Amino acid sequence: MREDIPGRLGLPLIGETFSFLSATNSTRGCYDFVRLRRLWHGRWFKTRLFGKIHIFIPNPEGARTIFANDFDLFNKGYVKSMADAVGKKSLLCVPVENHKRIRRLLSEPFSMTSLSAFITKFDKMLCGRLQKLEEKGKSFKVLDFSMKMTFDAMCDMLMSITEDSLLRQIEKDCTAVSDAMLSFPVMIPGTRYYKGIMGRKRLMETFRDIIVRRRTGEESPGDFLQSMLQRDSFPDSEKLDDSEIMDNLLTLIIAGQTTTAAAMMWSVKFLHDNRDAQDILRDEQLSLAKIKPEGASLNHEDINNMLYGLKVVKETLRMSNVLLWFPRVALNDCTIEGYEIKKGWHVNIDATCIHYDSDLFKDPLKFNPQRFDEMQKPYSFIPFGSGPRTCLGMNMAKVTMLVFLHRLTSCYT
Ligand code: HEM
Repeated sequence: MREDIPGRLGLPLIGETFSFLSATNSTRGCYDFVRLRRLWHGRWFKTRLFGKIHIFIPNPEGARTIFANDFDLFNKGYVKSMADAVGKKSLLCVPVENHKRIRRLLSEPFSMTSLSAFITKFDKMLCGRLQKLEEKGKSFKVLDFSMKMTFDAMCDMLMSITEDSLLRQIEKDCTAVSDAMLSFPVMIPGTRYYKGIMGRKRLMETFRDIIVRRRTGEESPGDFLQSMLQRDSFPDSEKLDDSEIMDNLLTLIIAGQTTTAAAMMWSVKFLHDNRDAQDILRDEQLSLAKIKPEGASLNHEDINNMLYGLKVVKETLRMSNVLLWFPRVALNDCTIEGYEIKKGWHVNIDATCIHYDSDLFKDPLKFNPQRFDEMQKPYSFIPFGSGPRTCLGMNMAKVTMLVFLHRLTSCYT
């Protein structure tokens, strides 16, 4: 057994919460809190936030221990506001026995082969919007553009919603739900929690109406929702009930929109700052464009041929760390890398620390897609997590980014 994990716990309830909140609400961002403590205490450190002891896990070995024992020794902590906002049947909140079944049933439409139709649809939508922007000739914020694009594309893929006013209402309500997920759960008008719960209510009504229309045969498009409803006559173990479908529709939108949009934005920033990588990417994408008939949309095969593009995507995900760390709670006393962890402690897999470790990634501050020519050490590249909770939408996120990079580099300089 190693010696105690260094760090400061401070007062029993408050601990270092104020320093954490101060970093979070400043331009430094919440990771600055972690960075400073690493400087003071070393790679492994403990702290107390909101009354709970937190350990930040800095290496692939520690990450492996947690991912490999997810649900057995560790689980996501139960957060009441999250379960109220996104729904108790959401993948993010259900207990292990339901998680397995729900995840299995949700997964198929997100497999690489099922995403073929999405690739072509997303490409058409993207080209149309880029063209409109070009015609206007005005500059625009990449993040605003990517947020709207990913949101609209996901609602189309999930439920075939394309009407702009409905999309904007759903987006507003999803943002309210997302804001409420980590808020203080009191139903007082004007609070983030209250707004989130009201937003959720409207969303559930909208989803319910769509499901009713599908069941009466008024509409039956080939989308994610339809693939879930086609299982209506299956045994219980092979289908999702309506509340499971609706909670997870909401979960998928919330888990997929900001993450993918942020990664798209970061890819633009990194390519802007690294002209060499941009040139190599452009050459690859232009040679792909050259062999396609004019005006043809991208397909699955094109995506498979974007070898350098995929490395750009990976390097963007390594450096941007869209999700900085992945939180879990220890369900029992245990050890990680020889350190003693007590039941109830929060252990955070620090993906940012791992992705910037110079022993794992040479020259980690340099944007170098070519580093992915070499195999990575297990659990050293974990932008989508690992184990039973690996990101469900990782293929969708990757193809979305590749289509975006293709149009950006082959149509614009
Ligand atoms: C670049 C974009 C994305 C990144 C970086 C990302 C990252 C992640 C990570 C790290 C996790 C695991 C968190 C943990 O272990 O605690 C996760 C889970 C999840 N992601 Fe993503 N994600 C992205 C896009 C998407 C998309 C597009 C969707 C869906 C359309 C999605 C749906 C989910 C869901 C449902 C989970 C929970 C899985 C479970 O608990 O079983 N994500 N994501």
